[in-house]
Amino acid sequence: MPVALVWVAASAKDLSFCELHNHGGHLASRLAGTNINRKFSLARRPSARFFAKAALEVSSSNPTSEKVSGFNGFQELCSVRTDGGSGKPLLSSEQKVYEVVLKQAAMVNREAKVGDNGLLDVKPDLVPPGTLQLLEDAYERCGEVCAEYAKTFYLGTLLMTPERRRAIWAIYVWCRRTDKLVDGPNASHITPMALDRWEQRLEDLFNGRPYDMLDAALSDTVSKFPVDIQPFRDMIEGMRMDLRKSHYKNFDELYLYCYYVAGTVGLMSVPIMGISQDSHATTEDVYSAALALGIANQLTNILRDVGEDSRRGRIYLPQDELARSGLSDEDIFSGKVTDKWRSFMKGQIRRARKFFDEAEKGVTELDKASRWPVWASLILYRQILDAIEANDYDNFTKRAYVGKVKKLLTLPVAYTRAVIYSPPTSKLAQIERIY
Ligand SMILES: CC(C)=CCC/C(C)=C/CC/C(C)=C/CC/C(C)=C/[C@@H]1[C@@H](COP(=O)(O)OP(=O)(O)O)[C@]1(C)CC/C=C(\C)CC/C=C(\C)CCC=C(C)C
Repeated sequence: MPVALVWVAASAKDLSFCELHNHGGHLASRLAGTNINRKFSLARRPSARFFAKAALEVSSSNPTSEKVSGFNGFQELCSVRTDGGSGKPLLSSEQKVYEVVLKQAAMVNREAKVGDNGLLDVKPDLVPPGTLQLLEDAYERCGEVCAEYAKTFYLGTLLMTPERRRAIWAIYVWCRRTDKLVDGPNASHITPMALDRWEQRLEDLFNGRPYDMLDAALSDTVSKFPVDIQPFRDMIEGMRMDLRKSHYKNFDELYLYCYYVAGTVGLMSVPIMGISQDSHATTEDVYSAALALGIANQLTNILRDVGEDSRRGRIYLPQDELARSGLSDEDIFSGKVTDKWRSFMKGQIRRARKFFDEAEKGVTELDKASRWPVWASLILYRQILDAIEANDYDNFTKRAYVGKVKKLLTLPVAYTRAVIYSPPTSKLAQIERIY
């Protein structure tokens, strides 16, 4: 597989995929260009000019695949495939998902109004008289569900303002119910038709016609915060994917799955958590970081649960990467920790950590009151990767977990980060821009 290394010196705004090479078409170049800008603005590069090292990996397979590696060693920035015949670009999952991020960011920019206190204006209650108490009860029930099934996360939400807290509870409950359709006690009875009905219910609640009290809480939330329906629809799509697929050919396929089931949670949460008024990051930067946190969490979840999933006949690991490491499904079903497995796992853990690194840049940009819980959940989930290493990569028979003491210690660490890592003041940002 020939690999051409290209060094590019250009200003961030000028750099587009077309300048790297001229295949792939206009849309691909536009996406690659915005993606590159996005990463640099988030990293707050002090200079507008930079040297970018791009590795073009040109595969001769059909559809042809041309990859540009990330500048900071993060995931491939883009993987543009062209269908051999027409030369039309086939977008990678990352590019398709980034389109969703851009739309979400544009929508929240259009709809969000910032109040005098710097927080998003929460729209007033418009519920018919006499039903306000029912709504209160609905939110309270969401809080109870959250407290029962996600204790640490529930504690984190207690640090948020009351409006945000209950909105996150409502979203949590909907996500959990959706997940439980394919991963709960009735999972074997779930058909694509049942998911279609669940999606119709979702449309109804977004149109102010909730089906039950838990839906009513979410219906109220989406009427008050600039939350879009797309990530919710996409999560249901992830459940459909889970019904029809038990294997993932490559990381591109797995990335899409991770977006559907977890990246979507990040996109749903940002409009509630709010972006700090002092933030100089673009809205898409923050959404990209939220997406990265969802992907990182899901990849970690997958690595933790390899044994459990394989016993259900599921392997959520990229088949091509397994093959390159000399591993097959049989090796996973037999559950032996070999050197090949250790080395494969090291690569998977490294990738998950890069997504966490990417996410970290965005937590700082969130509204002050939301940073602590997000830091806490990020640090806790990230520690599961350390626990897999501590188990000598035996994720077949051992479940990696973070003990109570470590969990408790995480809270002050998260708090300190939330306080210390805040967006730079305008002055600092100006200085950064000059140098
Ligand atoms: C404060 C905070 C973390 C808010 C998110 C709250 C929320 C709405 C959570 C919903 C979680 C849920 C039930 C998702 C359904 C699909 C699913 C099961 C995904 C997996 C979660 C872990 O679940 P599981 O129960 O299997 O795990 P354990 O066995 O208990 O370990 C996932 C792995 C994904 C969860 C994804 C997130 C929580 C996304 C986080 C991103 C943000 C909150 C955005 C933060 C913003 C920036 C800018 C970084």
